[in-house]
Parts: sequence; structure tokens; C-alpha cells
Amino acid sequence: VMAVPAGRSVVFVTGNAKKLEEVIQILGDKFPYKLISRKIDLPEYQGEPDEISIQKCKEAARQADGPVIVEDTCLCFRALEGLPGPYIKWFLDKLKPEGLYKLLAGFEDKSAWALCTFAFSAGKEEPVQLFRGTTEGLIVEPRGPRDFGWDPCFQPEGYEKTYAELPKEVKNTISHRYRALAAMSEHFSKLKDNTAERVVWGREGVV
Ligand SMILES: O=P(O)(O)OP(=O)(O)OP(=O)(O)OC[C@H]1O[C@@H](n2cnc3c(O)ncnc32)[C@H](O)[C@@H]1O
Ligand SMILES: [Mg+2]
Repeated sequence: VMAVPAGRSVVFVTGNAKKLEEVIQILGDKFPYKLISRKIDLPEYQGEPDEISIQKCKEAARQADGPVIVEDTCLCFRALEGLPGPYIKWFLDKLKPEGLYKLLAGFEDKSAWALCTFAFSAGKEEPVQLFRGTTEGLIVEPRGPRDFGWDPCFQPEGYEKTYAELPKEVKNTISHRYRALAAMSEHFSKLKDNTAERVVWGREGVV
């Protein structure tokens, strides 16, 4: 996917091609390891976002049997105490962006936040590390192209356009995903060329 030092690779496990596309666009050559994608549809766990990401990552590490990254995205409506949150996939699937907007018809507060959590594990016996990113916005009547999820009904704070209407380069510098990836990249860049790296990557020879 990108120019990286040889010998260190990590598998990004996702069933979502649009997510993968953005991750590649956002990371460019910033990520110090080689990223390999693998399309596996992991279970949609229930619970709090952190717990979901940990479970998802452990299952991915078990299936891939090596270093993995997974990502889970929540869309949280303030008027609904953070719901649909991690269940947004099913809400979107049935209601489409129109229905998500209508869900808030009885509420004055249309504010929402998008939360992205990346989870990394060096292997199936290794701990999971989380990196989070949040973007605030409003749930609006859908506008713009339909190619990625709930983008047409999410208008990020400080913008007059929805995620769907904004150029990709703009979304990818303000999004929940961008912010979570920035946290993750920063973490790994610090570790690079440092002996502590071995701790993160587990036993020598794993990678
Ligand atoms: O295999 P994974 O990585 O889990 O991919 P997924 O499509 O199942 O994704 P999630 O479980 O994280 O569910 C998040 C839902 O929100 C959608 N989504 C995720 N990121 C988005 C973004 O940046 N803009 C719009 N929709 C997004 C996505 O298509 C899903 O319907
Ligand atoms: Mg999923």
C-alpha cells in the first residue's frame, strides 16, 4: 500500500471498502509499518464503544493470527443520549440517511458526534490498544453523493456542507477517522526505531 521499512507489517481487517479507501488516503506514507488489508466480516458486537473495539480486535487477531488493526465507527445523537452509536450500521441499513434525519424530528437538538476507534493488537495473545477520534456535527436533511454510509446527513461543525458534499481531501483532514488515525500514527512513529517497539509488537519473530 505504501513505502515502508521492510519486515514490519500489520493487517487491517475490515469488510468495508470505503473505510479502507479513506484509511489509505489519510495515512499516505505517514504510517511506519506496511499495511495489508484483509476483507473479513467481523461480528457486530454490542456494548460500549471501547469494549466493542477490543472484542473486534481480539477476534481479528485470532483469525489473522498476527498483528492486526480494526476500526469501529459510531454515530451518536445527543438528543438520544448517544444512540444509535455502535448500532448505526443497522439503523442506516433500514432507515437510510433520510430516516436518520427524521429520527430527530421530535427533538430540537440535532447535534451529533462521529466517533472512530482504531484498535491494534500485536497478536492473539497480546493486549489491545485503542486510538480514538471524534468529530462534532449536525444531523441534516441528506445532501450530496450516496457512496459512503451516513455521510449525506452529517454536517461537521464549522462547515456548511455535509461530509458527502465536501471534497474527500477536506473530509479526510477533519473527520473522526482522520483524528483517530492521527493518534495511532503518532503513537507508532514515537515507537519506531525505539527498543520499546518490541514490547508493542510482542515477542521477536511474531512479525
Ligand atoms: O467491517 P467493519 O470495519 O466493521 O465495517 P462496517 O461497515 O461493518 O462498519 P462498522 O461496523 O464500523 O459500522 C459503521 C457504520 O457506519 C458507516 N460508516 C463508517 N464510517 C463512515 C463514514 O466516515 N461516513 C459515513 N458512514 C460511515 C458504515 O458504512 C457502517 O454502516
Ligand atoms: Mg462492522
